[in-house]
Amino acid sequence: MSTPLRLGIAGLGTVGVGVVKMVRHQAALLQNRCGREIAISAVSARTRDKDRGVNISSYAWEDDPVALATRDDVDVFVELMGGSDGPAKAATEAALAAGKDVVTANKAMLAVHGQLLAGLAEENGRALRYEAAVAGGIPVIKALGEGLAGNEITRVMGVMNGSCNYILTRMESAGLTYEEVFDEANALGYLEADPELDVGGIDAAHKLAILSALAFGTRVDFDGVEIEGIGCVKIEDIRHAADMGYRIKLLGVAQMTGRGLEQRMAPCLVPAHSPLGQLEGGTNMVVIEGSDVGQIVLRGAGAGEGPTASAVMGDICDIARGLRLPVFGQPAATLATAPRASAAVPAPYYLRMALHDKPGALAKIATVLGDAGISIHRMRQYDHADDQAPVLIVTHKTTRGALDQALAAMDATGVVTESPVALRIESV
Ligand SMILES: NC(=O)C1=CN([C@@H]2O[C@H](COP(=O)(O)OP(=O)(O)OC[C@H]3O[C@@H](n4cnc5c(N)ncnc54)[C@H](OP(=O)(O)O)[C@@H]3O)[C@@H](O)[C@H]2O)C=CC1
Ligand SMILES: N[C@@H](CCO)C(=O)O
Repeated sequence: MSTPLRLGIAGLGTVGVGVVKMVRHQAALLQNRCGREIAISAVSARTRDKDRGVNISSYAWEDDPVALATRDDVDVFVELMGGSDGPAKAATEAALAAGKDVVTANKAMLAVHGQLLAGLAEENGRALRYEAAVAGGIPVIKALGEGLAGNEITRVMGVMNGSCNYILTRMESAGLTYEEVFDEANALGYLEADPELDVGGIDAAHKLAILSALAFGTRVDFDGVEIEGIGCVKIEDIRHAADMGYRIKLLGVAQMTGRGLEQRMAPCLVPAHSPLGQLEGGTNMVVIEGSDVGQIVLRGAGAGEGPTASAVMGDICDIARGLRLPVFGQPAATLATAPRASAAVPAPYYLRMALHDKPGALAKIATVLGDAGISIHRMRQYDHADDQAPVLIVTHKTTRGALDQALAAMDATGVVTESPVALRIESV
């Protein structure tokens, strides 16, 4: 008879409790699919006496996650505490060094210490799995690392922070300002304890850095991600973008260019009719383009108890079945250090500005753009009651450098009444 696979779970919050519940209510299915029982030996969290809505009295308790990670009766350490450093990293390292397999949902830890931990897992011949770390319930790590392993990946992009997509789509549907929806999302508990991780684009950038490593065979380079959050997005931009056939998304894009690896996480305009443009609420979407497969689109819940626990359980099942894969798709030592692309590939841009409504104002803006080598594709001026004329311009493809040159020159014309807003339009 086969031996059970014994778990030690550190972290009994949203995800940890979801995993405990799944181990219980899917026990028979898991046993059939894995060919062995999945059992929980021990658990750990910050506070022992807390009602977690699930009975954990039959599991051993450890105050210290490192002690949990190295217990003799634990085969797989399941790290669900969070945080790039501290107990999560210490316990993960201890588990690998003690010969345990590790499953984690911790994108912050992998984005910062992915290379080190991958090396440690390999040295110890153990698995380090992290499906839940990117896009919650969407099996994107499996898709990239396994199903698409025969492809050269050309581009990975997506909406990978549900909270930001909720805020942006709610602003549009309810006609509310960023500040109003931010407060609402915070009150509903949709935002991380430090909301800047969500709205500042950092959480999504962690996820993008992990996907890049897997997609391009490079070392995880979180510091190489250009990050801009959604705080700059105004309700006017959402309305104007919609008027011109676009929607604004916090979009992550990673691609290998002739100039190096480009990784960007920033609010962008995407065509409203595209799959990304139609994404509503807290849902996530990852778009992968491969040499032979073409484009594939994965969509689903990026967070929450059930979807995230589902991804963690998928990893646990693979370990129970004996599947062993390199952490980032190839041996850690062979992951390349890609040069960072100094500038993003050219793209059209959306520009919103307010101009003094006087003769020659628009001509000055057109001249500034022309001088920077930027061609205007579409332009609109809206009706207005005061001296400030709202003007929208969509450019032909240009570089961010040329655009920055034009933006600086616009300030000097004396016709713009406030700093123009510039958002990239991504072809998806
Ligand atoms: N929530 C989600 O939808 C998703 C989460 N993730 C990731 O999953 C991980 C867990 O997230 P989530 O469940 O939401 O987090 P929670 O904040 O809900 O839970 C964190 C758990 O970790 C425990 N914990 C925190 N610090 C320590 C410590 N020093 N020692 C022992 N235990 C500790 C907490 O204990 P106590 O309960 O006693 O305070 C709590 O049980 C994170 O890495 C997160 O980024 C990934 C995808 C989606
Ligand atoms: N804060 C994250 C949770 C899942 O990683 C989000 O909103 O998508």
